[in-house]
Amino acid sequence: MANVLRNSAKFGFSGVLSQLSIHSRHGRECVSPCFSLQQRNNSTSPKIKVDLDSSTGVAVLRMQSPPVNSLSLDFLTEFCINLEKLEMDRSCRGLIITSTLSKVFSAGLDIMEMYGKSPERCGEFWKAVQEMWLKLYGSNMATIAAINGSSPAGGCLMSIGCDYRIMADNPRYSIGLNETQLGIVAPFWFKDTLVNTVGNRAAELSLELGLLYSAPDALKIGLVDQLVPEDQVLSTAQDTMSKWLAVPGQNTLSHWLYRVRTLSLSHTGCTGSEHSPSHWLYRVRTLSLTLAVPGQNTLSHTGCTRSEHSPSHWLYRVRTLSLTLAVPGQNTLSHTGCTGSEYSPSHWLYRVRILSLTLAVPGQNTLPHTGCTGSEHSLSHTGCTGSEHSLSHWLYRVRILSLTLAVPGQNTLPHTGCTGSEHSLSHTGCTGSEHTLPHTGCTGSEYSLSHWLYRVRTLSLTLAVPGQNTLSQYTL
Ligand SMILES: CC/C=C\C/C=C\C/C=C\CC/C=C/CC(=O)SCCNC(=O)CCNC(=O)[C@H](O)C(C)(C)COP(=O)(O)OP(=O)(O)OC[C@H]1O[C@@H](n2cnc3c(N)ncnc32)[C@H](O)[C@@H]1OP(=O)(O)O
Repeated sequence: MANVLRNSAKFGFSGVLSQLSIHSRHGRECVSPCFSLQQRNNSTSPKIKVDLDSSTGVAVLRMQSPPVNSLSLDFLTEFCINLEKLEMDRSCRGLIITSTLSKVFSAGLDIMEMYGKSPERCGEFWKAVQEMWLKLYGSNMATIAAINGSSPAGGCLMSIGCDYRIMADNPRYSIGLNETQLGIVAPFWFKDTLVNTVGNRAAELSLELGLLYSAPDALKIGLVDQLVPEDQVLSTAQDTMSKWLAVPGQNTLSHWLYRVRTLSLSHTGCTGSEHSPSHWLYRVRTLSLTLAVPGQNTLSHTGCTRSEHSPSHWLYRVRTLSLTLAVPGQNTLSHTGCTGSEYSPSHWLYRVRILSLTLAVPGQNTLPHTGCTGSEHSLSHTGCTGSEHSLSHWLYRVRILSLTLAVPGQNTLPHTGCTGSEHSLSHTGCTGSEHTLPHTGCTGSEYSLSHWLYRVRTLSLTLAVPGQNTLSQYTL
């Protein structure tokens, strides 16, 4: 198995998968190594242990699945069940996640879950991975990762899903989203979470190169928040947690308003197990727009049922406000916190969005294009053809175009509003008939995953196609 992991870098992950699915490393039918691993995964001993201190309201969740706390379906299921229980328990306000194993926090996704499995099983597994992230990143509890060992890939995701990270100051331990080094892809929500943690540039470098950081380097880029001697990781986490819980209104304002940006989009409206990524992420986008309608932000819109979820209510309205403020000459508060019936939500909402895009064109932000008031301003004008729409026209169309292109199997020119020969490279990177998915500018062998996936932001939208986002579709 160790060889398998090492070889994955050499052959690329898919190569490894196909090798594994048929043969062992010696070229024979894969029987014993798989079997032994299977046995390990099927172990009935609990993979998670939770201790809730009712006097402090802090739970410590210990991962105890040897040899490396890999995130198998069983592990993830148990993890999620425990998380859900704690979430429902109002006496629990803080959660610390740590490992009972020496040297390893979590090795990330269980690689053996990702080959030779039925599509149904893959779907189930992948859904569990997402659930873990959604539940953790969207938790109402303050969360701290007490990282007392290496934490690559999915282990890193779990860590950055928490509000705060304390890592053992041990030079042998590393952390990072190293998927690229394995020839696989860190999904865009891994990326988003990383970006939200370390910022754009560090995330780009990190993902493109598949970097694993030593503890001091992780601290330097902000991937972890604090290094402490190994034997103090848990106690420091407990001390730190008490500070988090001392913040007035914790689990409401500061936790929600200042942290969960990406997730807040994705979480609204979720009610259950149907959390398929595309479905939710896509709907969330739409939903969050809807939520931004002034005067209509009621809790029930967000899918939140707890009364403390008022911050999200404000969050959305604030977002609207900032969009609206981007309209030159029209920035009056009355536009945004508006209550009058003349403010029909869709009218403002859509115009504002479009407007803010248009405004992104240097030197061409004139009101006629943007703050236009005529009835012609319906959504359909985004494919506008008038010659006055020069640069802004293109920029805008390009954005639409790139969105459209992100729809697998649906990337035809008519969708983009383009009419023909003007499809030059400058628009999208596409040059013509190669308008297929790998085509968001790619023409061939340079289509290396990390290069495209992590730099071409638009491309990540590909995954947001409703009903079409199964990882297996792309990667298996
Ligand atoms: C199915 C879903 C549908 C589609 C998905 C398809 C494709 C996927 C597409 C996208 C997914 C992208 C997301 C990926 C996120 C991930 O998390 S991928 C996992 C990446 N993980 C790693 O790279 C970690 C690799 N492991 C290590 O670096 C080291 O093991 C570690 C530093 C954690 C510990 O080192 P050490 O203490 O020296 O232990 P060993 O290396 O000797 O390992 C001990 C045994 O554990 C086995 N093992 C290690 N990692 C994993 C793992 N992730 N899954 C399963 N098993 C693992 C290792 O092989 C050893 O076993 P052995 O004793 O040889 O039997």
